[in-house]
Amino acid sequence: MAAVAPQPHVLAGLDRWRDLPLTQQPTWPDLDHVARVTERLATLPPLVFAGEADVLKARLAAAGRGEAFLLQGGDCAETFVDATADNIRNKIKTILQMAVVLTYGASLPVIKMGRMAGQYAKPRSSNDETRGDVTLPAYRGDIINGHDYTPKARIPDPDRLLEAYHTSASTLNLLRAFTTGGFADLRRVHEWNRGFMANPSYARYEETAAEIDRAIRFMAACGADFDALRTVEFFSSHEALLLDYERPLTRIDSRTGLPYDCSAHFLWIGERTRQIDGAHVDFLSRVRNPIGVKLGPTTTADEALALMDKLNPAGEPGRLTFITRMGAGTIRSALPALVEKVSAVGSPVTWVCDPMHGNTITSDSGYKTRRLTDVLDEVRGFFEVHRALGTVPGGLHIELTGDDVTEVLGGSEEIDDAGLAVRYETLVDPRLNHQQSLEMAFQVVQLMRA
Ligand SMILES: O=C[C@H](O)[C@H](O)COP(=O)(O)O
Ligand SMILES: C=C(OP(=O)(O)O)C(=O)O
Repeated sequence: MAAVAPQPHVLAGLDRWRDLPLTQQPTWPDLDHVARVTERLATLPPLVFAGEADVLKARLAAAGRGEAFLLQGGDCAETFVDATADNIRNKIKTILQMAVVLTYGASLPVIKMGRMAGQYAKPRSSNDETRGDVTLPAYRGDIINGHDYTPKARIPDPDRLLEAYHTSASTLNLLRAFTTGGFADLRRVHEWNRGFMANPSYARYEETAAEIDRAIRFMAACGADFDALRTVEFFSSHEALLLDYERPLTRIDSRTGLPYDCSAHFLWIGERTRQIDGAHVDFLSRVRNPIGVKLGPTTTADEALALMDKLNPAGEPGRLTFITRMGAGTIRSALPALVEKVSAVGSPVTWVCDPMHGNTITSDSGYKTRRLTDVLDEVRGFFEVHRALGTVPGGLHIELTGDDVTEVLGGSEEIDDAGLAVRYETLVDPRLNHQQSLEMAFQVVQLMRA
């Protein structure tokens, strides 16, 4: 079949963002260097296929109708050095375990999506970081600069875009191998638990796994064919923050002549870059992937409606996900009006809860952290609001790792302020560790069942 050529105005539109207010970008020291790198990126193969993004769109449409549930999780900020087999495996095992708990507990298909294979750019509250009497540019993610507190490391380096591309490609390669090569086979449900520290959630997971095992053996004895269990769908996602990276990875789909941002299946616009007349909203309005927008506690209904209009004018199901991140203390008062006004328009939106970003605090000892109780309370509030309004709580967006880090307070291991120091490894925001992630999944099942 011959490739469908793009309309000239479609191509021209992809660069319209360059004329619009563009926030949260690095100050590149050498623009020629950036141009050389982006030209090179534009010649490299896409990381995902547009058809996969279409499949995800259909899955997210189902989540918007209450026929599936999105589980989106991964690091706050992926780093190049941590893109190792062990880290990737632990993260995917954690997501698979959570998905099993949710699927089994709530009898609903779970869409599995990593904040993985591209989550390298971070918006920051401040352009600079000061330690003592030294001020340097803030760390903006491995795709831009280094975390080491030296003037050299903090200078934005365009070659990092290429490293981000290659690290995303190798991460995605392993993700695809794990999820299609037999590792994610539901019949290995027990094995995903191996290697993790024994704890109450771990034991509870073993019980669920044993029940699933029994059910599978029963069905197998009845002659059921389990080939479908061998593979799972797994999607990649990241914040589409650095447009110098997203633009060259945007490609024309030969089947339709339409542009897709092929750096990931799903891209989202952050709370700090969702200005209706800004570059990020314009750019993502022009690609055909399913996309998300983070909505913080100050979002007005008018802003949400304008975003719907601009990002999903045709009302395509699954195209637009609103990821609310209000904070546990605010969600019950701020979310209802938003949901009511958005729902009144009738255009489909998938509602997802990010219970992390509205609940960040600084501990007495100075760590940036969150309390698991606040995180869980925001999820509870999210379900309460949607249940009260008759709308659909469509999924969860969380920062997690498969490792036994100590970054979030609480949980059955009762991590306290002093305990944060034991293994605090995140470079930006605190993540749930393996057992806190499982604990959350068990709690969410109760909410989904209710
Ligand atoms: O992950 C989210 C943001 O990048 C982060 O919360 C901003 O953090 P900062 O306030 O430390 O800059
Ligand atoms: C920065 C993030 O979130 P938000 O835009 O909601 O602050 C994030 O999810 O990494």
